[in-house]
Amino acid sequence: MSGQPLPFERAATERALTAWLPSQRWYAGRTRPLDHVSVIAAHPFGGPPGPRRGPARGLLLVARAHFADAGAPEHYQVPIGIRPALPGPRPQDPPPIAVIGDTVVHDALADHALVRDLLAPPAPDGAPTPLALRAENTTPGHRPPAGPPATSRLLTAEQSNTSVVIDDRYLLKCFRRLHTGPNPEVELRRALAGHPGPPLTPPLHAVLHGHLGEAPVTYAVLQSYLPDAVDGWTAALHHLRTRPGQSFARDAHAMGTATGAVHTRLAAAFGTRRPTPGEAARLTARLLTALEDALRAVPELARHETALRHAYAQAADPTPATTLQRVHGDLHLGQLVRCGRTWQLIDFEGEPSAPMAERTAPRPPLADIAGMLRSFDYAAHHAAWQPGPADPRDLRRWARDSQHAFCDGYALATGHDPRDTPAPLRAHILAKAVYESAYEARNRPHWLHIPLEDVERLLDPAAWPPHRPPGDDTPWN
Ligand SMILES: Nc1ncnc2c1ncn2[C@@H]1O[C@H](COP(=O)(O)OP(=O)(O)O)[C@@H](O)[C@H]1O
Ligand SMILES: O=P(O)(O)O[C@H]1O[C@H](CO)[C@@H](O[C@H]2O[C@H](CO)[C@@H](O)[C@H](O)[C@H]2O)[C@H](O)[C@H]1O
Repeated sequence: MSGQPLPFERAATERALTAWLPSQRWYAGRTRPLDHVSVIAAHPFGGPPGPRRGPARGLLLVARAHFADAGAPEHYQVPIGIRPALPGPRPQDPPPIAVIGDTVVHDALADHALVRDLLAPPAPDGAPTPLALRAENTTPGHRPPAGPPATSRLLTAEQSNTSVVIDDRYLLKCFRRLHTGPNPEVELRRALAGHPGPPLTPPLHAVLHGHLGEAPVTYAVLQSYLPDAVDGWTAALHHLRTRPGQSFARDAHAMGTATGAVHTRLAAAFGTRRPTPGEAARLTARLLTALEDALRAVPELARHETALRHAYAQAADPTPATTLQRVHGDLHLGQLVRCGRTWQLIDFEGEPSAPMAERTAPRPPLADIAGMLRSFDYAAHHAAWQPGPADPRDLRRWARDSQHAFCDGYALATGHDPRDTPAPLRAHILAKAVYESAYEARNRPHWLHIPLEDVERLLDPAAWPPHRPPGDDTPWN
């Protein structure tokens, strides 16, 4: 950073961020002992603060989280607004992050005037703006908006990042944790653009680049906002609530074909290859490292450790489904959105807690398939938990029916039926349930029972493979 004094109360802001960051849903350092947060870059944007009720001033902060475990620090994007602290706050004021002296610091992404300033095109005099909207790496034919946005609102869904709906037309997704190097969301979505059939993912209009030190970093992407989109998790829960006992197979089948089409396209764009013995060993080692991590977070898993290690040994068994290729990396019902009659995939960043090198490494497509099959179980479990007369056997049948329909759709799109390779499929499903156990223990402990009960059930030899009982036909036609 330059020797210029920062135009804000640096030490007080760093103390405030040290308290605030860990409570954010998108904060990834939850498993590590946070020591303190420092601000390593502060790019001003927007006008100077007004006299009394003037506009807030914006600062795009890059916050570095330092940990007491001596491991690598993490970096976060924190655009803030600084406004005068006034008696009697106005209802439209964004909620404060902190009050520092006679100023209030708030999240700039919740403040329309600041979102507009943040997205301002570079000034004609060449003065730098913190985030320059750039059209490179975007979907051909889709360009950034020409003028400043008229409206913006924060999406309130629980997220790993922060998204803002702009003019009800665009969705600005700001990556909170910053990683240097290529961003999989940009790489993969660009590869999926221009698909001749129905769209596989919403188009990208702009990518917002910056730097972390000398290294390039993607700060945000601007994509088409699909106003009527319903995500798969919401659709599944709604279906279970409003149409109990009825099949979800038509949607599950369409999700399978969409996933298969994405895999086919990614394979064409980035290639596929048989894992070498070294890569197969690394794949299994990766699952085992995740198991060790989960064992630290979820002591209840310890009694399954031997059985899990045994199952994982088959994760890389050579089959078409364990051929390596770029995949979504964290596929679940919430990562598909229904738009009209088609399903599109979103959020290609991979598992938020995994190192970036792992997220961008080729993996077996079974990893995504397992994520989806787990998600139908999640939805059924969640429904079992709600008040109402649902019979747990009907919910299990709903999940199984949806899982088969998803596999049928996937097989139709790719020619590969994941059920033909039950041992590696089971290994990936178990690995996902173990990952989920750690995720829930850290983020939503009251949900931990969902993946834990499934680990237990899936390890029961009688439960695998999950055959469709006679007469249990899938009526999606
Ligand atoms: N293009 C879009 N149009 C409409 N809604 C979207 C779009 N992309 C994402 N969403 C909604 O925003 C939520 C979060 O998006 P996602 O990309 O998964 O963010 P995160 O990385 O923060 O988890 C999704 O669950 C979905 O409901
Ligand atoms: O969407 P993210 O990339 O942030 O993914 C993380 O959070 C998900 C929850 O929001 C989590 O998904 C798990 O819960 C879902 C229901 O909320 C369920 O549909 C998924 O099957 C289940 O894995 C995901 O694992 C995590 O990486």
